[in-house]
Amino acid sequence: MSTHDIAISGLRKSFGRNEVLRGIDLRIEAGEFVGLMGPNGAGKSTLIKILGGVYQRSAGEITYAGEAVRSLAERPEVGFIHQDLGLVDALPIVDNLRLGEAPMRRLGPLLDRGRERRAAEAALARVELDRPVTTLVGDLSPGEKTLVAVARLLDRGARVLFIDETTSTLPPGDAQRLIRTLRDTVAADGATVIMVSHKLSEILDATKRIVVILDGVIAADVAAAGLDRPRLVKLLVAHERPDGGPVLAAHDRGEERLRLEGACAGRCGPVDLTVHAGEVVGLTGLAGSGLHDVGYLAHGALRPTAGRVVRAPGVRSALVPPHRESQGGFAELSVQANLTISALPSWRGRATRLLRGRAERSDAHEMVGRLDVRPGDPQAPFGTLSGGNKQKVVFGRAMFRRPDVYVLCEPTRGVDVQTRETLYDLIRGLRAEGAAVLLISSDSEDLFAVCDRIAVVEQGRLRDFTAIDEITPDALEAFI
Ligand SMILES: Nc1ncnc2c1ncn2[C@@H]1O[C@H](COP(=O)(O)OP(=O)(O)OP(=O)(O)O)[C@@H](O)[C@H]1O
Repeated sequence: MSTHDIAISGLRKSFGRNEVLRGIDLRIEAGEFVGLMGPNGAGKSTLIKILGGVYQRSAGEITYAGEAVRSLAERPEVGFIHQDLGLVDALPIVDNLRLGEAPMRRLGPLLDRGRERRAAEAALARVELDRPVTTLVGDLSPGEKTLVAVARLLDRGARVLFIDETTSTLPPGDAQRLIRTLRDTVAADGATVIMVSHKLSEILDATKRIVVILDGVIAADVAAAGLDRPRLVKLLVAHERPDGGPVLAAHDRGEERLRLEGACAGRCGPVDLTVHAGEVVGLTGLAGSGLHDVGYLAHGALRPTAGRVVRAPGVRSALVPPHRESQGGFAELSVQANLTISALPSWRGRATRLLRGRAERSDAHEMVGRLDVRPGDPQAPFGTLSGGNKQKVVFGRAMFRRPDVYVLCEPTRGVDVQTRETLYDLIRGLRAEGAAVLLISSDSEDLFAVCDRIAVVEQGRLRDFTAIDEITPDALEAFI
């Protein structure tokens, strides 16, 4: 056994009566690049959190280099990158790289800032991040921040990196850059990388081996070379779609529901835009382009500082915000409360001001089933759901408002392949029912699945709209 091999056997984890990991056996050898995949709630993050010492296992064994360990976090050569990167925006890169470490000194109390800077420059060069080390982390793009987090781990001697769904929040260019860096680290330095992602092409391109977890057990462990997209989908999806593919039925759009006229706010504007009933309008762009500010403006969460946002009287809108962890829900409240909280008057009795609790419960139950939220218990605390399941609940809350206008920001972020199709079907259904949908996504797959027309946001402004059947994914990528 090599010095950095990991062996996991019979690993189990229960939360109360919910057994989430049901006997995981896995061996990872030094120098491997492994993709860890599986549906929302399958147990991927739980596995990584146990390895990282965040949760305690209920049973099983973990060995590192042949030695039994409680968790891998006790080993300095193992590093973890979670979605929260643990960086401080207000500090420069050089200080973030030293966070939690004793400062470098010359003599006695004399600090050696020069040596710290040189060490930081070398750390950034390893991940090919060409930025002065004095740059504030808050001024970096999301992808650059992730590279700083990787540089920090490598600089501290990490030889094994666990990356938990970090790419799901990155725009495609940043995600590709991160993966290139990880691949080089594996190839040139013999490091080991275990990466969780729902993005099929990313995993197929980057990794050598794909491990699929379904319902808390390893359902497949295969060489990436022998797989293509359809075969991988088959491994990930328990039930195939009966109809075999998206169809956006042609129909006439209805009357105008939302109009932005020279509207400005935050980093966007002036923006001119209309969305009609029965239409899905898509916007995409790079991080920092002001993309999501257009969504906040359209929904009314940002007030226009110039221009105007026009909705016909009585037209209501609902927002799916882009960051579900910080903006999405109330961790301590139940799934039911998170679903119904924005639409409580719909369950108020006619004659009384009391809530009709039974109706609220049964509607919440139905929505949980419709969106396949797991566990399917409306009383479970929202905070205990897996990332993708939180996303489904946030989507369900918007649907309960029965709005005329939906503003959906990154609606498929972190959801598995099957849920992605469920959400696409729901959006197509909303369009067919006459809702006006503004879909804002850095994932071009969303745009091609459900949009009638799309535009690219660049430096806060929209480039011209294009009908979706007049553009190819490659042409769109070239635009962005
Ligand atoms: N702290 C907790 N308390 C109770 N249940 C939990 C807790 N953490 C996770 N779970 C449950 O464990 C199951 C697996 O969650 P986990 O986050 O590991 O899934 P995942 O495979 O990473 O999913 P996703 O792709 O959606 O992120 C889920 O049913 C979740 O509700």
